[in-house]
Amino acid sequence: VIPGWFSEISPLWPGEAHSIKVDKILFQGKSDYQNVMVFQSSTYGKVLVLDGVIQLTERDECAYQEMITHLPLCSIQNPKKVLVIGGGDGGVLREVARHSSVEKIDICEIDKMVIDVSKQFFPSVAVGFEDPRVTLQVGDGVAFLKAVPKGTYDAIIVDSSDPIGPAQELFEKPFFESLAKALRPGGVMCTQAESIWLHMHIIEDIVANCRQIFKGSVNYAWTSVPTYPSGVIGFMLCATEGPPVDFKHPINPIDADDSHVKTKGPLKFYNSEIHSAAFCLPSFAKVVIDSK
Ligand SMILES: NCCCN[C@H]1CC[C@H](N)CC1
Repeated sequence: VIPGWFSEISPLWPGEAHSIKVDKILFQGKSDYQNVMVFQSSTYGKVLVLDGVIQLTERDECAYQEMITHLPLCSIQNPKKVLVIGGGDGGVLREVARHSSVEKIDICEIDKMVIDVSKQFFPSVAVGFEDPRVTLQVGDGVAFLKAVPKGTYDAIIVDSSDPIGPAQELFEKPFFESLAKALRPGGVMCTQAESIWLHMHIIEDIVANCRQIFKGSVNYAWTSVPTYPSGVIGFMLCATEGPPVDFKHPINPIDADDSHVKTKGPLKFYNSEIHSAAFCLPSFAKVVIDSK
Protein backbone atom coordinates (compact mmCIF):
# COMPACT_ATOMS: atom_id res chain seq x y z
CA VAL A 1 0.00 0.00 0.00
CA ILE A 2 1.41 3.41 -1.00
CA PRO A 3 1.17 5.96 1.85
CA GLY A 4 -1.44 8.62 1.12
CA TRP A 5 -3.21 6.47 -1.49
CA PHE A 6 -6.33 4.27 -1.22
CA SER A 7 -6.18 1.16 -3.44
CA GLU A 8 -9.36 -0.81 -4.17
CA ILE A 9 -8.24 -4.45 -3.87
CA SER A 10 -10.86 -7.24 -4.15
CA PRO A 11 -11.08 -10.89 -5.25
CA LEU A 12 -13.80 -9.62 -7.63
CA TRP A 13 -11.12 -7.89 -9.75
CA PRO A 14 -7.94 -9.92 -9.24
CA GLY A 15 -4.61 -8.51 -10.34
CA GLU A 16 -5.76 -4.89 -10.55
CA ALA A 17 -6.54 -2.06 -8.12
CA HIS A 18 -7.72 1.47 -8.84
CA SER A 19 -5.96 3.94 -6.53
CA ILE A 20 -7.14 7.38 -5.43
CA LYS A 21 -4.96 9.89 -3.57
CA VAL A 22 -6.13 10.47 0.04
CA ASP A 23 -5.98 13.94 1.62
CA LYS A 24 -7.74 13.01 4.89
CA ILE A 25 -9.73 10.13 6.37
CA LEU A 26 -13.02 11.61 7.61
CA PHE A 27 -14.80 8.55 9.10
CA GLN A 28 -14.09 4.91 9.89
CA GLY A 29 -16.66 2.57 11.47
CA LYS A 30 -17.98 -0.96 11.55
CA SER A 31 -21.73 -1.48 11.23
CA ASP A 32 -23.59 -4.75 11.85
CA TYR A 33 -22.93 -5.58 8.18
CA GLN A 34 -19.68 -4.06 6.91
CA ASN A 35 -16.77 -1.68 7.42
CA VAL A 36 -17.67 1.91 6.50
CA MET A 37 -15.09 4.56 5.58
CA VAL A 38 -15.22 8.10 4.17
CA PHE A 39 -12.15 9.98 2.97
CA GLN A 40 -11.44 13.33 1.36
CA SER A 41 -9.65 12.55 -1.91
CA SER A 42 -7.31 14.95 -3.72
CA THR A 43 -9.23 14.97 -7.00
CA TYR A 44 -12.59 13.11 -6.65
CA GLY A 45 -14.12 14.93 -3.69
CA LYS A 46 -15.29 12.82 -0.77
CA VAL A 47 -15.33 9.03 -1.26
CA LEU A 48 -17.57 6.39 0.39
CA VAL A 49 -15.98 2.94 0.85
CA LEU A 50 -17.71 -0.24 2.12
CA ASP A 51 -15.51 -3.24 3.01
CA GLY A 52 -12.70 -1.72 0.97
CA VAL A 53 -14.84 -1.19 -2.15
CA ILE A 54 -15.58 2.28 -3.59
CA GLN A 55 -19.35 2.92 -3.56
CA LEU A 56 -19.38 6.54 -4.72
CA THR A 57 -17.30 9.69 -5.11
CA GLU A 58 -18.67 13.22 -5.23
CA ARG A 59 -17.08 13.80 -8.63
CA ASP A 60 -18.60 10.88 -10.62
CA GLU A 61 -21.62 9.62 -8.61
CA CYS A 62 -23.90 11.50 -11.03
CA ALA A 63 -23.17 8.99 -13.81
CA TYR A 64 -24.28 5.94 -11.82
CA GLN A 65 -27.21 7.49 -9.92
CA GLU A 66 -28.69 9.18 -13.01
CA MET A 67 -28.31 6.16 -15.29
CA ILE A 68 -29.58 3.50 -12.84
CA THR A 69 -32.66 5.67 -12.19
CA HIS A 70 -33.56 7.25 -15.55
CA LEU A 71 -32.91 4.19 -17.74
CA PRO A 72 -35.97 2.45 -16.16
CA LEU A 73 -38.11 5.49 -15.28
CA CYS A 74 -37.77 7.13 -18.70
CA SER A 75 -38.80 3.86 -20.36
CA ILE A 76 -42.39 3.81 -19.03
CA GLN A 77 -45.23 6.36 -19.12
CA ASN A 78 -46.15 7.97 -15.82
CA PRO A 79 -44.20 5.94 -13.23
CA LYS A 80 -46.16 6.38 -9.97
CA LYS A 81 -44.96 3.84 -7.40
CA VAL A 82 -41.21 3.20 -7.17
CA LEU A 83 -39.19 0.93 -4.85
CA VAL A 84 -35.45 1.27 -4.20
CA ILE A 85 -33.59 -1.71 -2.71
CA GLY A 86 -30.25 -0.62 -1.22
CA GLY A 87 -29.34 2.92 -2.23
CA GLY A 88 -28.76 4.01 1.37
CA ASP A 89 -26.64 6.98 0.26
CA GLY A 90 -29.83 8.62 -1.06
CA GLY A 91 -28.54 9.34 -4.58
CA VAL A 92 -31.13 7.21 -6.39
CA LEU A 93 -33.88 8.83 -4.29
CA ARG A 94 -32.62 12.25 -5.46
CA GLU A 95 -32.93 11.13 -9.06
CA VAL A 96 -36.32 9.38 -8.69
CA ALA A 97 -37.66 12.61 -7.14
CA ARG A 98 -37.06 14.44 -10.46
CA HIS A 99 -40.02 12.54 -11.96
CA SER A 100 -43.14 14.62 -11.20
CA SER A 101 -45.44 11.67 -12.05
CA VAL A 102 -44.03 9.66 -9.10
CA GLU A 103 -46.38 9.65 -6.08
CA LYS A 104 -44.68 7.15 -3.75
CA ILE A 105 -41.00 6.23 -3.26
CA ASP A 106 -40.27 3.30 -0.92
CA ILE A 107 -36.68 2.47 0.01
CA CYS A 108 -35.34 -0.58 1.88
CA GLU A 109 -31.69 -0.26 2.95
CA ILE A 110 -30.13 -2.83 5.29
CA ASP A 111 -27.41 -0.68 6.87
CA LYS A 112 -28.43 2.40 8.86
CA MET A 113 -24.78 3.47 9.20
CA VAL A 114 -24.63 4.04 5.42
CA ILE A 115 -27.67 6.35 5.65
CA ASP A 116 -26.30 8.29 8.62
CA VAL A 117 -22.80 8.63 7.12
CA SER A 118 -24.23 9.79 3.79
CA LYS A 119 -26.37 12.45 5.50
CA GLN A 120 -23.30 13.68 7.43
CA PHE A 121 -20.65 13.65 4.66
CA PHE A 122 -22.60 13.63 1.35
CA PRO A 123 -25.52 16.06 1.82
CA SER A 124 -25.86 16.63 -1.97
CA VAL A 125 -26.46 12.88 -2.33
CA ALA A 126 -28.52 12.26 0.83
CA VAL A 127 -30.81 15.16 -0.18
CA GLY A 128 -32.95 12.41 -1.73
CA PHE A 129 -34.23 11.40 1.73
CA GLU A 130 -35.84 14.85 2.16
CA ASP A 131 -38.48 14.31 -0.53
CA PRO A 132 -41.93 13.98 1.14
CA ARG A 133 -42.83 11.00 -1.10
CA VAL A 134 -40.03 8.88 0.45
CA THR A 135 -40.75 6.12 3.00
CA LEU A 136 -37.63 4.52 4.50
CA GLN A 137 -37.53 0.93 5.78
CA VAL A 138 -34.22 -0.10 7.39
CA GLY A 139 -33.98 -3.86 6.78
CA ASP A 140 -33.15 -6.72 4.43
CA GLY A 141 -34.48 -6.15 0.90
CA VAL A 142 -35.02 -9.90 0.43
CA ALA A 143 -37.45 -10.04 3.37
CA PHE A 144 -39.05 -6.71 2.41
CA LEU A 145 -39.89 -7.94 -1.10
CA LYS A 146 -41.38 -11.21 0.18
CA ALA A 147 -43.97 -9.13 2.06
CA VAL A 148 -44.84 -6.88 -0.91
CA PRO A 149 -48.27 -7.65 -2.45
CA LYS A 150 -48.20 -8.87 -6.08
CA GLY A 151 -48.10 -6.12 -8.71
CA THR A 152 -47.47 -3.24 -6.29
CA TYR A 153 -44.78 -1.22 -8.09
CA ASP A 154 -44.33 0.37 -11.53
CA ALA A 155 -40.53 0.31 -11.11
CA ILE A 156 -37.96 -1.25 -8.78
CA ILE A 157 -34.32 -0.11 -8.68
CA VAL A 158 -31.75 -2.39 -7.00
CA ASP A 159 -28.82 -0.15 -6.09
CA SER A 160 -26.56 -2.73 -4.46
CA SER A 161 -22.94 -3.26 -3.60
CA ASP A 162 -21.15 -6.33 -5.00
CA PRO A 163 -22.18 -9.99 -4.54
CA ILE A 164 -19.66 -10.37 -1.69
CA GLY A 165 -21.14 -9.46 1.71
CA PRO A 166 -24.65 -8.16 2.52
CA ALA A 167 -25.71 -7.81 -1.16
CA GLN A 168 -24.93 -11.43 -2.16
CA GLU A 169 -28.59 -12.57 -2.16
CA LEU A 170 -29.57 -9.64 -4.42
CA PHE A 171 -27.83 -11.41 -7.30
CA GLU A 172 -29.62 -14.76 -6.92
CA LYS A 173 -32.66 -16.24 -8.71
CA PRO A 174 -35.17 -16.21 -5.80
CA PHE A 175 -34.63 -12.47 -5.41
CA PHE A 176 -35.28 -11.85 -9.13
CA GLU A 177 -38.48 -13.91 -8.80
CA SER A 178 -39.64 -11.74 -5.90
CA LEU A 179 -38.84 -8.60 -7.95
CA ALA A 180 -41.03 -9.83 -10.82
CA LYS A 181 -43.89 -10.66 -8.42
CA ALA A 182 -43.76 -7.18 -6.85
CA LEU A 183 -44.01 -5.45 -10.29
CA ARG A 184 -47.23 -4.70 -12.18
CA PRO A 185 -47.65 -6.12 -15.72
CA GLY A 186 -45.26 -4.10 -17.92
CA GLY A 187 -43.46 -2.90 -14.80
CA VAL A 188 -39.68 -2.41 -14.95
CA MET A 189 -36.67 -3.25 -12.80
CA CYS A 190 -33.09 -2.01 -13.02
CA THR A 191 -30.25 -3.64 -11.08
CA GLN A 192 -26.56 -2.89 -10.69
CA ALA A 193 -24.92 -5.48 -13.00
CA GLU A 194 -21.15 -5.22 -12.63
CA SER A 195 -18.57 -4.87 -15.41
CA ILE A 196 -18.49 -6.42 -18.91
CA TRP A 197 -14.66 -6.27 -18.71
CA LEU A 198 -14.48 -8.16 -15.38
CA HIS A 199 -17.68 -10.10 -14.74
CA MET A 200 -19.06 -11.68 -17.92
CA HIS A 201 -19.69 -14.93 -15.98
CA ILE A 202 -21.75 -13.15 -13.31
CA ILE A 203 -23.60 -11.26 -16.05
CA GLU A 204 -24.21 -14.48 -18.00
CA ASP A 205 -25.88 -16.07 -14.96
CA ILE A 206 -27.97 -12.96 -14.21
CA VAL A 207 -29.16 -12.75 -17.84
CA ALA A 208 -30.04 -16.47 -17.89
CA ASN A 209 -32.09 -16.08 -14.68
CA CYS A 210 -33.78 -12.91 -15.91
CA ARG A 211 -34.77 -14.44 -19.25
CA GLN A 212 -36.60 -17.23 -17.39
CA ILE A 213 -38.35 -14.80 -15.03
CA PHE A 214 -39.03 -11.56 -16.96
CA LYS A 215 -41.20 -12.40 -19.98
CA GLY A 216 -41.55 -8.77 -21.07
CA SER A 217 -37.98 -8.00 -22.02
CA VAL A 218 -34.40 -8.40 -20.75
CA ASN A 219 -31.69 -5.87 -21.67
CA TYR A 220 -28.17 -5.02 -20.53
CA ALA A 221 -26.93 -1.43 -20.53
CA TRP A 222 -23.63 0.03 -19.41
CA THR A 223 -21.94 3.36 -18.73
CA SER A 224 -18.70 5.00 -17.71
CA VAL A 225 -17.91 5.56 -14.03
CA PRO A 226 -14.18 6.31 -13.68
CA THR A 227 -13.90 5.17 -10.04
CA TYR A 228 -15.64 1.81 -10.48
CA PRO A 229 -13.49 -1.23 -11.33
CA SER A 230 -12.46 -1.17 -15.04
CA GLY A 231 -14.12 2.26 -15.30
CA VAL A 232 -17.52 0.92 -16.34
CA ILE A 233 -20.68 -0.36 -14.64
CA GLY A 234 -23.63 -2.23 -16.11
CA PHE A 235 -27.36 -2.48 -15.48
CA MET A 236 -29.96 -5.19 -16.07
CA LEU A 237 -33.16 -3.61 -17.41
CA CYS A 238 -36.11 -6.02 -17.34
CA ALA A 239 -39.86 -5.71 -17.85
CA THR A 240 -42.59 -8.11 -16.72
CA GLU A 241 -45.11 -9.47 -19.26
CA GLY A 242 -47.73 -6.85 -20.12
CA PRO A 243 -47.76 -3.53 -22.01
CA PRO A 244 -44.54 -3.72 -24.06
CA VAL A 245 -41.50 -1.72 -22.89
CA ASP A 246 -38.89 -0.54 -25.39
CA PHE A 247 -35.93 0.38 -23.14
CA LYS A 248 -33.85 1.58 -26.09
CA HIS A 249 -36.16 4.47 -26.98
CA PRO A 250 -37.18 6.50 -23.89
CA ILE A 251 -40.89 7.43 -24.14
CA ASN A 252 -40.76 9.54 -20.98
CA PRO A 253 -37.77 11.81 -21.60
CA ILE A 254 -36.30 13.88 -18.79
CA ASP A 255 -33.54 15.71 -20.69
CA ALA A 256 -31.58 18.42 -18.89
CA ASP A 257 -33.83 21.23 -20.14
CA ASP A 258 -36.99 19.81 -18.54
CA SER A 259 -38.59 22.44 -16.32
CA HIS A 260 -39.39 20.13 -13.40
CA VAL A 261 -35.76 19.04 -13.02
CA LYS A 262 -34.64 22.62 -12.22
CA THR A 263 -35.55 22.14 -8.51
CA LYS A 264 -33.01 19.33 -8.21
CA GLY A 265 -30.17 21.05 -10.04
CA PRO A 266 -29.38 20.05 -13.63
CA LEU A 267 -28.76 16.51 -14.80
CA LYS A 268 -24.98 16.20 -15.13
CA PHE A 269 -24.77 12.96 -17.09
CA TYR A 270 -28.05 11.45 -18.33
CA ASN A 271 -29.76 12.50 -21.57
CA SER A 272 -31.93 10.69 -24.11
CA GLU A 273 -29.04 10.02 -26.51
CA ILE A 274 -26.83 8.44 -23.88
CA HIS A 275 -29.90 6.46 -22.75
CA SER A 276 -30.17 4.76 -26.15
CA ALA A 277 -26.40 4.46 -26.56
CA ALA A 278 -26.10 2.64 -23.20
CA PHE A 279 -27.66 -0.47 -24.76
CA CYS A 280 -25.02 -0.75 -27.51
CA LEU A 281 -22.64 -3.55 -26.52
CA PRO A 282 -19.18 -4.65 -27.68
CA SER A 283 -19.25 -7.92 -29.61
CA PHE A 284 -17.70 -10.03 -26.82
CA ALA A 285 -20.62 -9.03 -24.56
CA LYS A 286 -23.35 -9.21 -27.22
CA VAL A 287 -22.49 -12.80 -28.07
CA VAL A 288 -23.04 -13.81 -24.43
CA ILE A 289 -25.98 -11.59 -23.54
CA ASP A 290 -28.01 -12.01 -26.74
CA SER A 291 -27.53 -15.78 -26.82
CA LYS A 292 -29.00 -16.47 -23.38
N1 LIG B 1 -25.14 3.54 -4.36
C1 LIG B 1 -23.74 3.43 -4.54
C2 LIG B 1 -23.38 2.55 -5.71
C3 LIG B 1 -23.35 1.10 -5.37
N2 LIG B 1 -23.00 0.35 -6.56
C4 LIG B 1 -21.59 0.09 -6.76
C5 LIG B 1 -21.35 -0.56 -8.11
C6 LIG B 1 -19.90 -0.95 -8.30
C7 LIG B 1 -19.40 -1.83 -7.18
N3 LIG B 1 -18.03 -2.24 -7.36
C8 LIG B 1 -19.63 -1.19 -5.83
C9 LIG B 1 -21.06 -0.75 -5.62
